[in-house]
Amino acid sequence: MELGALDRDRGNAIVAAADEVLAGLTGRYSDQFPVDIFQAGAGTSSNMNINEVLANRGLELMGRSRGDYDFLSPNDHVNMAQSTNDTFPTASCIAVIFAADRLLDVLSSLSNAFQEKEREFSRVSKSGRTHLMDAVPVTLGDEFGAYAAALSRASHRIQERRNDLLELPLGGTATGTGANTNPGYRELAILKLSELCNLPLRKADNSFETLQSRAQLSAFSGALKEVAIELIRIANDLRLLNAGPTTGISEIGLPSVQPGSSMMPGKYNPVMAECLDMIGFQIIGNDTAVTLAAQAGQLELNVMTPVITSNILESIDLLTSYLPIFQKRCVEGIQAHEERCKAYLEFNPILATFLTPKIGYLKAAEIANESLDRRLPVKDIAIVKGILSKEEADKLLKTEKLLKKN
Ligand SMILES: O=C(O)C[C@H](O)C(=O)O
Repeated sequence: MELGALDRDRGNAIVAAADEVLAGLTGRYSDQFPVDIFQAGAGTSSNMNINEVLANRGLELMGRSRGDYDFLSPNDHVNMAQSTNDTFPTASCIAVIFAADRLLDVLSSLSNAFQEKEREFSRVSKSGRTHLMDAVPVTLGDEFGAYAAALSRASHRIQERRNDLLELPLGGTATGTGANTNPGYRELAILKLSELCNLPLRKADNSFETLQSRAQLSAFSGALKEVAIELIRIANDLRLLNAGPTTGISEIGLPSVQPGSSMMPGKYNPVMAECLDMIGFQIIGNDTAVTLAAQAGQLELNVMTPVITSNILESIDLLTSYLPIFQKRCVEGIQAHEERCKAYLEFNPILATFLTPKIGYLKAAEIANESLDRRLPVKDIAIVKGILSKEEADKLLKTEKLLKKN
């Protein structure tokens, strides 16, 4: 309208219809969009679906009958200066940006919850484990602080990939040339969209590339996969540390949220972490579909955008709906089993590592082996064998030394 390509009567009717449809998407207009995600490539079916709904409602608003397309056409008027090929990926990028912003809030809150646990458990010393075998000590707080840091790093990647989506193909029409647009259309359309969305959107540096390639969306999906990998890893650590109560590591207790077994009474399983694992697997699966779809671009266009967008939005939805529950019903209620941590640490043969500066690796290894065989602490063996005086052993094995951080 502003560029004089569309008369104001028709233009205003389309705008009014669009506002109505937007407001009634989950109500009055919810049955007007029957097209499935698995549809024609590019999203042409969805694009024509909205074009037809807007044309028909616009016609009604102008006192005309539905279907009077000679007067207001879904293709000539509603889709004026547009192609599915530039509008659909534009809409996809914006949908993902808004969803990403909700996800970033949720991730930051979960990371803070782990940080809170880092503070709470900062004085709980315990055996480290590498290769799942006893190793030099850490604090339980160190472990939880690392989970917070991992989530914060993964969120940072989401933020970066989200910002890449601000560059839009809009105005490129079918192949990137901008065929059938008036001069100035691309800039103006992106400006209007920026104002409506309150986002610093910008036109593509190379509009051919943004039609051919879905690299930005697949990179975003990759960042979601990174979040999923970290969440799965953390969930599995929590399951391992909670394992027991009598035959596992049991250094922490996860809150009991439901009877774990239909058959075995009194059994509580790490159900919240198990659920998080399954969500993580689904996200990795979604990313695999996105990867396949992204590599399927051919010549001027990647036509696989519907499945790319729907998979990314599903992954974000899974995370934004579940992570707050996981935070509240699992992370915030985690208890440290301090006595268990202490007991494991006291008999950890690998504490002999701290004697090596004084007695060397081989002698320390003998002490470690003997500690294991005789089920006595390393310190006691070193003293009994006369290798170290009590004072020397106390000095080498004092807590601050064991937990030294650079
Ligand atoms: O629907 C369109 O605007 C274009 C379609 O995706 C095509 O390139 O054939």
